[in-house]
Amino acid sequence: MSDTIVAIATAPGEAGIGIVRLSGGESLEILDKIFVPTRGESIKEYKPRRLTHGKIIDPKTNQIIDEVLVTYMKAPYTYTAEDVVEINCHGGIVPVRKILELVLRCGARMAERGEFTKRAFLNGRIDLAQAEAVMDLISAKTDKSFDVAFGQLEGSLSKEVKNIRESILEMMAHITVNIDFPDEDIEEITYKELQDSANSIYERIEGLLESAQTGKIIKEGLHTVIIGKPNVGKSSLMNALLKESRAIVTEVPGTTRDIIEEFVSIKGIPLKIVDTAGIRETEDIVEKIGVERSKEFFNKADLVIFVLNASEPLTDEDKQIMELLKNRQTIILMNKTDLPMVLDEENIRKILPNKKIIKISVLEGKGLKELEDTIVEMVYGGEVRQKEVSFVTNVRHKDALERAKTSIQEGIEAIRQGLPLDFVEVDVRNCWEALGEITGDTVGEDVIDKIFANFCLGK
Ligand SMILES: Nc1nc2c(c(=O)[nH]1)N(C=O)[C@@H](CNc1ccc(C(=O)N[C@@H](CCC(=O)O)C(=O)O)cc1)CN2
Repeated sequence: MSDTIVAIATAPGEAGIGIVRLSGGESLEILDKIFVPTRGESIKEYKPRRLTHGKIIDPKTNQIIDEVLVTYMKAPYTYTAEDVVEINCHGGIVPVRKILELVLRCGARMAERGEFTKRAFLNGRIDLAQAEAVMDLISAKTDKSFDVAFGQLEGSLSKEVKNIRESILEMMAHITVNIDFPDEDIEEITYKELQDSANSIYERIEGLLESAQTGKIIKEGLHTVIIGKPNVGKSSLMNALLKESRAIVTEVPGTTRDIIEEFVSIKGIPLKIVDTAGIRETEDIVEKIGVERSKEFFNKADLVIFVLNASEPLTDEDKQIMELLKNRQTIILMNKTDLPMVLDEENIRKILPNKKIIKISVLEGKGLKELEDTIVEMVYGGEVRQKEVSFVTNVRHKDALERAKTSIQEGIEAIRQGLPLDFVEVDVRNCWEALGEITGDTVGEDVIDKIFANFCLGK
């Protein structure tokens, strides 16, 4: 039996309530040493999943630590599938820390990062993709990324991966039977049938991989850069977007002061916007792009929003910037349409044909909706695909899918060349194993440890 672990499950600080959570076979025993119930029930009478009122008392000094409510959850129907005890104490760092120390003194061990969820996985309550979804849930910044993570926690991705693996298993069984009993009167699998199965498996893997790009955007945000010469309204645009979406402002470690990076949510799609207006306006913008960091941001951007002043003709500076945008995913904004229009759309098209051009007035709030719709359209490729698609949001999953795809491609090639079935079998098995890494069926302990090491404490 594994040892009993403990951690603070709630955020530190001035919260109303704090939770200290224990998991493992000795949880109830440890609780019994430090908890005195108000009604005097014995430990055997704590009804699972019912709150019991009482006090935490230091058994050594008899000092009262806090007034609490405790819950006992009986294995195996708990978060970790082990006995779990939760102590709800007053929030604030003092009671929580004192109770934690007491529990440690009474025989529990400090939980490692993600160890509760790791135990849920090791005890078979959830698979690895579901465990990883727990982490994504906690770090989700928009409704959409939460929804996708929640879907994965509920098993949306796992189910599809399991189904594909089942089809592969059937294919492997057919192959094996034909290798082992080639002469017997068993349904002879033709290479044509194999080809069909392998193709269908390939397409389903490809389908998951296609969702990975959207998945990445939903999880990490669409890297967006707002660019344009000084005074075209970049900062106002940024502010307008921020206001609409009640942005989550994040501190980005390592970014220099003159680059502002913020999260806004456009219909659930997180946009990680870099406002180049933060770059001192006195300096030449094109030259500034040459500067290491801004160049890095610009090159990394999935989307460039290029702002022009519609009340004046194109300037050389505009044209210089436009040269940089030729091969980039770009939305062109003709801003300040509240003023008399001077800029000719045709002149923009001469330099940048085939880019989406939107007329807006940030001042009057006009055109912002069209901008948002355009961004949504670009991300979802026209049709807003909703929950039925399980987005692949995790780099590890994507990597496993890539390898599964390569293996099945090799299998298809082996079939095409009419190679012996043993060869095909190896490729198909490799594919099956790569997919198993997603659900955790075919991963080693080192990979598992690495995954949970990225979790937060107490989860
Ligand atoms: N107090 C508290 N709140 C919490 C959690 C927790 O651990 N403690 N959670 C976690 O961080 C989340 C809830 N997630 C949970 C998931 C599964 C089980 C659980 O006991 N599952 C069992 C029993 C299901 C049943 O039969 O009722 C199971 O799946 O076998 C508990 C919590 C969010 N809120």
